[in-house]
Amino acid sequence: MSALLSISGLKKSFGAVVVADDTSFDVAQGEAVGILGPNGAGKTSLFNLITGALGPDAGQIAFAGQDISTTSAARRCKLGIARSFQVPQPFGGMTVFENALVGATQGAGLHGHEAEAHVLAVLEDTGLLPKANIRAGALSLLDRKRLEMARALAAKPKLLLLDEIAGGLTDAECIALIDTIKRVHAGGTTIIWIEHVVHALLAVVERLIVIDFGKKIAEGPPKTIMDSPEVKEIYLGVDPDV
Ligand SMILES: Nc1ncnc2c1ncn2[C@@H]1O[C@H](COP(=O)(O)OP(=O)(O)OP(=O)(O)O)[C@@H](O)[C@H]1O
Repeated sequence: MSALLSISGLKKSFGAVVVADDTSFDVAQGEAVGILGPNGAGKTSLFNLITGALGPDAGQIAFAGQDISTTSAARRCKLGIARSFQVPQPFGGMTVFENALVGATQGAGLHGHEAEAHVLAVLEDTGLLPKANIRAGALSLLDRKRLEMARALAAKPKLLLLDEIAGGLTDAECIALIDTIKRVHAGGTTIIWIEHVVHALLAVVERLIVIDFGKKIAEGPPKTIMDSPEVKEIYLGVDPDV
């Protein structure tokens, strides 16, 4: 499979805080990759760099073979990169339908009936159709998380970035969400998923990347990575010598 996203030598610091330390990795078309790392490791900053909310100090980001390192965030969205936010950020005064319509019109460039039909299909896929006319500000946490995903999917992304979408959910809600993400992935969308709820991540992803202090410290098949003493020590706080 060819790389949809290719990151090479990416560097970013905020003063003394290094959030990307010469980071390089590829994500293949159709792949689902999980990102693990302790709090403050630089995971969300990586998404901000990929989406263009942050500019890198050095390094390149290529998407579908095109260098997008200096491309605006709006343009990257139109090229097919969409994200969910760790803390849901719906347009609270707008309905669920209207929120997703923003993704369809601004991201996918759809209009009129075509945009509306696409939004309805996305709301059905994400389990939000019965709540289409509810004000987004009145949704439960699960539904706000679903709406984050729906708005991103409405933009018809080639690459979907999910930022801790399973956090704070009950077990049953988490299972429902995993199901939705699996369906999105099975539909061909490439996914990069940052998640602390490891069992949810492992139910979906084919590869894991572990980040610590902005540095990629491990990358590989989920089982190999989760069994690695270095990862256990850094991520799970387990001393390999004990
Ligand atoms: N715009 C910014 N200005 C200054 N420091 C920032 C900025 N954005 C992030 N940081 C700092 O960079 C570090 C990495 O933050 P980031 O949110 O990327 O980590 P994370 O791995 O996503 O953490 P978590 O798992 O807690 O969400 C943190 O110390 C954070 O305070």
